[in-house]
Amino acid sequence: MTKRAILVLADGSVYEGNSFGAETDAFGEVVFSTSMTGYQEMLTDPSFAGQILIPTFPLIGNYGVNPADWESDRLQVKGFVVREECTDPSNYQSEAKIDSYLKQGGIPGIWGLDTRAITRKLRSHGVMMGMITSDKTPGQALEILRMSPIYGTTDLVKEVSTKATYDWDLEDIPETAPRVALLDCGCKFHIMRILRHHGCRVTAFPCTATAKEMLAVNPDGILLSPGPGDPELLDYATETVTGLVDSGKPIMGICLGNQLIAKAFGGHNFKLKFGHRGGNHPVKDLATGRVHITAQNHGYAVNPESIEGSGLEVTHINLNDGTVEGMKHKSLPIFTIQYHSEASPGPLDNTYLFEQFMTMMGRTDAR
Ligand SMILES: NC(=O)CC[C@H](N)C(=O)O
Repeated sequence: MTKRAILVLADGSVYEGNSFGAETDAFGEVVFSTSMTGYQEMLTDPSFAGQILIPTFPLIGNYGVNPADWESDRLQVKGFVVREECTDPSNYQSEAKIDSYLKQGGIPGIWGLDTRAITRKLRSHGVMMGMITSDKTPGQALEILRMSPIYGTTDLVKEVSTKATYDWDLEDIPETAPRVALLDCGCKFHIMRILRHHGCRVTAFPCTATAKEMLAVNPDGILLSPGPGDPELLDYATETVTGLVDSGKPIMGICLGNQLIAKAFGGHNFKLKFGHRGGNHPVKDLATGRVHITAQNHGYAVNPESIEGSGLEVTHINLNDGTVEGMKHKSLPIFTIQYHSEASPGPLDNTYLFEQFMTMMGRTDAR
């Protein structure tokens, strides 16, 4: 028999559905993503740490789950809210059902509620904390929510970052290959897969690494990874990024990496009302006028006024709300994007940015 469960939002609204996945409670910031595919990549994307995820696409689990689509070594979301859970998946790669996948990862899900209504609420009210529970009353859930830390007040990057420095798969990559030192603030595997595909040797460093430690591998370039939470909390990573900037090495910053570059140049980030999460965000490249369809997952954005006169300039804007989606430095070899050039999930249209990084490193010879 299906067990009932509820999703309670911090404003007191209650949505009733059925429990699936792990039978446990979860609280987190409730966010929605408009990506139509890629639930497994989203569930394992470290930038969703601390959040309860609602895909607006109503059919979830239809192509099952498989090891090739992991974006990190574990489930990262706190909870999963879907309209309809598929119990009969079909795909040649599928090895398990979404229900057992969530159970194994200890993550509760809830299905059968009106995800469209919740999304409309979050869009008009802004994102808020919420709780999934199958054994508490709405009143008890609200009480727990009131006592729990609010998303954005704790450092999630330290929780998801690698604890030790490691090399990404080096099989058949020669010693002479371009070296990329990657600051792992919650990196998605696909960034490292693409860099490897371009012939790079990638060394991933913990978020607490110093610039000196990273520069000791004598990298050709630096990649600043995405990651969860409020970038304004990350003074230690900003200090590292400042040291990396001072080295003059080519730097590509993705998402949180973009926000950290802004901070390293004295800029600041602010919280968006309901964030950008999905696979079809239109981004305009101000230099070419071209509009790119991009994968996104972020809740904060660079304040463009805060980087005025810093040497950074805005290169890309989001056409939905005009916010900053990319920057470059006027004289140093630094470029950043707020969206996901690696996709996973989402359109692969923007992987050309990795080629731009190879060119910046002067290593288009690699592959
Ligand atoms: N994917 C990311 O890197 C997200 C960056 C940051 N945590 C934000 O939400 O804005």
